[in-house]
Amino acid sequence: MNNVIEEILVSEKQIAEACKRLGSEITKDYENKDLVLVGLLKGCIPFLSDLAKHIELPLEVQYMIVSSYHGGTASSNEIQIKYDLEVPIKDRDILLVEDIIDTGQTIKAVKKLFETRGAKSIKVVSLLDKKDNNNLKAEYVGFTIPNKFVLGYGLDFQQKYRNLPYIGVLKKEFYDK
Ligand SMILES: O=P(O)(O)OC[C@H]1O[C@H](OP(=O)(O)OP(=O)(O)O)[C@H](O)[C@@H]1O
Ligand SMILES: Nc1nc2[nH]cnc2c(=O)[nH]1
Repeated sequence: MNNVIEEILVSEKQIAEACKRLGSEITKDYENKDLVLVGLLKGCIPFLSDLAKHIELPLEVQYMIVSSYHGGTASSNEIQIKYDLEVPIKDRDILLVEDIIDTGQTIKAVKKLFETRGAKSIKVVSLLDKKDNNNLKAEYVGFTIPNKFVLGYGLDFQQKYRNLPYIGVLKKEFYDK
């Protein structure tokens, strides 16, 4: 299974602690608000599932599948929506749930889209943040990590390994494969 892993960057135990900590912060901050967790598929699944158990509020869960245009049009913050929310979000309190913020393009584009849809508030919770790669300020972050390709706990390498219970760093020999 893990012959592609160089090292474990974030252990199962550390992830569980982060979900508990972030869940309790979010519970405090969103009391009496109309909280909608919006998970960006597919990477968000394990994190959203574990985090939501620690948010002691009557929240709603929605999902989206988007792909951001990296490269040439990056500065335009555009995204292609492959699967959209089932409900309007006007006047609702949106918390975007991400597994990782890398360049920040995906989150920036989704935030911009949700602003045009009239959300009351839009905040971000991400398990991981490659801080050196973006100028985004997510409100809730589990771990700031170095600029390395990571996998596990929702994050894939060539669509596999999302089921690993920890976050690992991909071995260098696989980088260009
Ligand atoms: O900050 P950025 O540079 O935009 O990168 C982060 C995005 O990339 C990954 O998704 P991906 O498009 O690989 O889809 P997946 O969740 O289905 O793996 C990750 O889940 C984030 O959504
Ligand atoms: N699996 C994976 N997906 C990403 N998307 C952006 N950065 C990463 C990363 O480090 N690993």
